[in-house]
Amino acid sequence: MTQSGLAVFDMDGTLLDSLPDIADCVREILASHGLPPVSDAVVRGMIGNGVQALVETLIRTVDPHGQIGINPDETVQQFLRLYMPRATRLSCLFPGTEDALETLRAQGWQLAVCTNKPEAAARQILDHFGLTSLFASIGGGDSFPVRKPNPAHLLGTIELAGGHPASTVMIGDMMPDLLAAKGASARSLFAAWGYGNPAFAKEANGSAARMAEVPEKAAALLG
Ligand SMILES: O=C(O)COP(=O)(O)O
Ligand SMILES: [Mg+2]
Repeated sequence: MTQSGLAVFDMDGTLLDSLPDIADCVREILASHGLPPVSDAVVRGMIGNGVQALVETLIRTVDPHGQIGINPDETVQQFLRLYMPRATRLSCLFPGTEDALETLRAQGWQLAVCTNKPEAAARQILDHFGLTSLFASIGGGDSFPVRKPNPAHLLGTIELAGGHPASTVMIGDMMPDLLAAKGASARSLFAAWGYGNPAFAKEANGSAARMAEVPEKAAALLG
């Protein structure tokens, strides 16, 4: 069946397994304060709300009483300085991503990315994997005045892609993705392979265990 829908993908934990690079940057930040490292598992749950939120959560975790006095704004800058040149050193696409994107395009879907990462980082990563030209729009966490879970981030990304919320499926692994979809009156598909909690699935219109399931499950959501 030919589709005229728009499939909007979240990036971290949905298209890209970015955890190893993000966790290494977090550990470098901790080391710079003389703090012990945290595991990847600890960092995993901090990804999906943007760099600012990651830094705030990190500070709450390692310095809950503010005794070390880690400055959030400086730490955001430090994170970006560390992360930008190495965003694809260890990170890779989740299995089946390229095939699923090609299948969706062949079925007539338009594709977009709506991520809380800075747009420059998102573009650099998509360029690295040779995927940029597949996407009609790329909405980063700094592309609009607001970001997910605010639906205006998703609505702006949809508009740039020439799509319509009623024929859009947002595919994402975290609550901001599912809440943005709900607020934008778009459909949502929970990316169960990502960094989220399986319980998030009940906030979505559907759930996919693997990227390879996305074309069929997304089509089913638009009927
Ligand atoms: O938390 C981030 O920086 C990005 O997360 P997202 O790509 O899952 O929106
Ligand atoms: Mg995500």
